[in-house]
Amino acid sequence: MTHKGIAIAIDGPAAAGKSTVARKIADKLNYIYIDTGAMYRALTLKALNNDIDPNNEDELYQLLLDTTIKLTQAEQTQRVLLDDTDVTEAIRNEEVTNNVSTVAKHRLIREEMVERQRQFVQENNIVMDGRDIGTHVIPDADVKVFLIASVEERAQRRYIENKQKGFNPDLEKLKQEIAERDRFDTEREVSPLVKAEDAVELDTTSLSIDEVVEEILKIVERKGGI
Ligand SMILES: Nc1ncnc2c1ncn2[C@@H]1O[C@H](COP(=O)(O)OP(=O)(O)OP(=O)(O)O)[C@@H](O)[C@H]1O
Ligand SMILES: Nc1ccn([C@@H]2O[C@H](COP(=O)(O)O)[C@@H](O)[C@H]2O)c(=O)n1
Repeated sequence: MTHKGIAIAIDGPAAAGKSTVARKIADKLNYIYIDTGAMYRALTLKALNNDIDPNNEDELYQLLLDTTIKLTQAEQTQRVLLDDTDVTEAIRNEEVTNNVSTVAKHRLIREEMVERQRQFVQENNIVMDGRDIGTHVIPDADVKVFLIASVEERAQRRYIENKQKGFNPDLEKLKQEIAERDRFDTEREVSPLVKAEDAVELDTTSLSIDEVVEEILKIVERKGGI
């Protein structure tokens, strides 16, 4: 048993809405929310800042052993602290996004990250999102959801988000980047992105955020009204 409390695992491809809905569900149920992608992103940022090649597994592993990554909850947001420096915004930059899947492909990195993620699970009622939560991190999660949406819809959502942040996004480029990251995450050898056999797949292409949250809460209720 990986957990004592209640665990909800949300997996799926890039920009499917995992973190948005996971955070809302955690708020509604008063659970802890953990964004595991932020942990891989934080390590990637540190590696890039230290000129470590994202393909160099041994150097990355040594770096990770010497790194603390904390996820703190503030109202409606999660702050990411890398060695006690707030990197919440920095880990979303393009360079990190384009290198994170390379960092995340290494076995040693994944084993250490999964161990850290399971410590959160041990101690709390939790909603955790990522790529391998239902398959590897919490294989005995109480509820498993696999969120999908068409690549066009996901690119469009990121486009709107980036516009709102004041950037000048290129829709076609976003679409290519999302598709490329999915391909990389799906084809890697170690715990690839795949739906857990016992996960409920939810296509969100034509659903609003609130509709997705509602659907997941219904799944939670069906599993025993947690
Ligand atoms: N059902 C929805 N309808 C419309 N927009 C949505 C929906 N779900 C999420 N979004 C928006 O899509 C964008 C991507 O969502 P989010 O960051 O939660 O995805 P993610 O799956 O966590 O992505 P990543 O894996 O890249 O971290 C956000 O701007 C979010 O507000
Ligand atoms: N459990 C996870 C979570 C993330 N990854 C890798 O990190 C990348 C960034 O994740 P986001 O959710 O922040 O977009 C993702 O593309 C994966 O390469 C992972 O491997 N396992």
